[in-house]
Amino acid sequence: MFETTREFAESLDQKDELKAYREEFYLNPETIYLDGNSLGLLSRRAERSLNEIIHSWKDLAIDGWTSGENPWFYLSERLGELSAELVGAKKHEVIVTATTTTNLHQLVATFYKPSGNRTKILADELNFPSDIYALQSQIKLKGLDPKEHLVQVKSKDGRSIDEVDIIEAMTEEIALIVLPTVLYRSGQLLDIERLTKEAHKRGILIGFDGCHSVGAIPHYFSDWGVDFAYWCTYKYLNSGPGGVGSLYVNQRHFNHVPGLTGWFGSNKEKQFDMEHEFVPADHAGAYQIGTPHILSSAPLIGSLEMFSEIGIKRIREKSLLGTKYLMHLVEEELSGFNFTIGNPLDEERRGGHVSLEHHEAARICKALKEHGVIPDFRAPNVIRLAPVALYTSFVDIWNSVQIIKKIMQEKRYEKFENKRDVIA
Ligand SMILES: Cc1ncc(COP(=O)(O)O)c(C=O)c1O
Ligand SMILES: Nc1c(O)cccc1C(=O)C[C@H](N)C(=O)O
Repeated sequence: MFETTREFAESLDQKDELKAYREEFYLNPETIYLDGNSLGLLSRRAERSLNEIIHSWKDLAIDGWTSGENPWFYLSERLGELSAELVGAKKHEVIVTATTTTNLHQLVATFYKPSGNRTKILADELNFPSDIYALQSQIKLKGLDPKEHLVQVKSKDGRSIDEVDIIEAMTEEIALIVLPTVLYRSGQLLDIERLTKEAHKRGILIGFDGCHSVGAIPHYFSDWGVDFAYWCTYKYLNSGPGGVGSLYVNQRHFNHVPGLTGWFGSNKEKQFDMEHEFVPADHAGAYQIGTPHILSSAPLIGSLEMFSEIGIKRIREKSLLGTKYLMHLVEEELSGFNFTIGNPLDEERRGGHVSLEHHEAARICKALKEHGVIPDFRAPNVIRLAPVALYTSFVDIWNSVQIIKKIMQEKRYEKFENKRDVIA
């Protein structure tokens, strides 16, 4: 069991098998960074691979597409292969391309085929807004009204979605289901396998937004039979601001022509034939549209090396220990300050971050930043704190809780307005 002393935190750090990886990252010695669930930190390896790509541009110019250590023409496929293990997919089922929101548009444009009675998309009311906007616009593009054709499963407590409610909503009118793996605010991890099985029993296709789980949690998309998934790489995978997105399509769907076609989805042998008849790649690469964003893909080359060295299971183990330890300290040290832990406590249902609720959350976040702890705030009342396996130490977690305690005891948040800044 945990103890509340600093020495105990130090002993956890000593035993930590991943502690050497902290040295791989650029950490600001003045701050404790707990916002890797929003934007991951820069690693030396990501910086190196970005520099290498810049050099390939400098040295090779147009020839960089086909020569050098990482020919740009094949980079998206190569990164897809390198990320496949993180999501439990076959190598050719993943492509690293575009952004989360555009990948969702692409996948819904491909897999949403309203016909007969089955005309609706099932989502939930707590998903990230960009996903909901994309679903609404895809429904409109089919000439339908999102008010009627987008069904959003309700949350009973404003934090989590009950799988039973989702399954009940899988009616004969549902053509497609799109859900998050982990909810961005509360950190609830949905039962992806169970939901996929239930959807398929009813003849419904199902896809997942993995932004808040990929790089923190193992997935088995292929074995579970998930139809498609999409995620970003700038959170737990540390690819940098605006880093490239990724998608997975189960190989049984490789016969579909993507809803949104462009020449980078072509069979690579054919692409430069410049014919007007589109010949798609016979793998997830078909879902690419235009020229890949090489500079915002490059950091992933170095970053993913660390994930394959360590393996996602060990990353999950440390992440679970970090969130468990953090929750323990919150309970022991912050009782009496009106905090509520909003994320599920159960390991099977908990993502990579802790969701601390408080009616003064916005200004507590501001005070934390002033005292060198970087969390983020999500309206209306959530402070998200992510101990990231690769670079957050147990002493960081201990120090953060001590700083929160001081801010609460001395009411240091009172000088701020309880309103978010532009982003958090
Ligand atoms: C769950 C989720 N979906 C979608 C997005 C939007 O991603 P992007 O802006 O990269 O398209 C984000 C993050 O911004 C997110 O957290
Ligand atoms: N994508 C972001 C951005 O462009 C600016 C600031 C934050 C973000 C984020 O990723 C936010 C994040 N998806 C969230 O869970 O709130």
